[in-house]
Amino acid sequence: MTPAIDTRALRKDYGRRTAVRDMNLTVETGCVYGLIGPNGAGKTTTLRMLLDIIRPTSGEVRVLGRAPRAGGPKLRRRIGYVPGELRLEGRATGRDLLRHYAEISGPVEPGAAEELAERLDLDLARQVRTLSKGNKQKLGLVQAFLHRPELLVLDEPTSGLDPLVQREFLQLVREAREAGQTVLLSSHVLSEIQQAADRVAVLSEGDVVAEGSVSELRLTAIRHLRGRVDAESAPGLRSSLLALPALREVEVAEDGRFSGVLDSEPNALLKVLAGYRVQDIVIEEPDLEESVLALYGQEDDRG
Ligand SMILES: Nc1ncnc2c1ncn2[C@@H]1O[C@H](COP(=O)(O)OP(=O)(O)OP(=O)(O)O)[C@@H](O)[C@H]1O
Repeated sequence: MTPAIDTRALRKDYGRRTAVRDMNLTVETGCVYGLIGPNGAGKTTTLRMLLDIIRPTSGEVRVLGRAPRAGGPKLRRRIGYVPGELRLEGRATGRDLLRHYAEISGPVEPGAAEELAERLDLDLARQVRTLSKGNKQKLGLVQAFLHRPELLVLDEPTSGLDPLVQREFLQLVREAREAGQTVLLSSHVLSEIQQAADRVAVLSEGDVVAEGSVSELRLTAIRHLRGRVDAESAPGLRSSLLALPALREVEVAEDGRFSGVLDSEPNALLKVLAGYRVQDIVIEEPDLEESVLALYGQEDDRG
């Protein structure tokens, strides 16, 4: 089967700055694919090239089997797109705007706009210029999903959405996959990609530094740990924690507060902690930048 997206040595230079460097990316049809990376990594630039909003400096792109430039409006109709920064102005209501989109990209099932809006808790009767950032984002999502496109390209789709709406969005993504649609989404939030995506490419400064299935990449490898045991336990805990090979930067204060950086799953650590009176413990989601750097480190070790 032709991949939904295929790029070969895709590159975009802005003057002397390279935003995307010779990217080879294949997104198979029917998969949810995450592009993840810190700000400025090249995610938006990549997505814009796929949609023919900007032209690559060099390399090749195929989207749904076509070159975006040659595909024109016919190809565009097969794609739902949410840009990172959605500018919506004017007196039109959300409903007016969606009607307009539906005419361009249709056909749209009757009631589809209302159903999506309700799921995302969006009021379609309001003028778009009066909508908050989050509500504009919701309208962008409704617009992209409305005509059930074969491919959804979503740039930071959950920015500005509250957690409940984010959850509903993730559900929409799952349903899209079940319906055979392909989804490419970018994010700088690791947990979102982990919940939504089958595969992921990690971008850093225009390079794909890692690519694979979400479980393969073990992106959660780094976790920050902090907590507190009673003060009498502090010396014993210190030696137990120092003996754990997967725990770095161990610090245990005299009052029983402790912290460290965990490089693997927390099982061994939890076994150790079970022997103490733990008053408090927090294991934090890894920082994306740190995870990317860790991946870089692994690459270096191999090379
Ligand atoms: N029109 C432009 N002119 C010059 N440089 C640009 C332009 N657009 C993007 N860049 C640069 O290209 C690099 C990649 O930007 P891009 O917006 O693709 O990153 P991103 O991963 O989407 O990050 P963000 O989440 O901050 O948008 C950045 O260094 C950015 O400053």
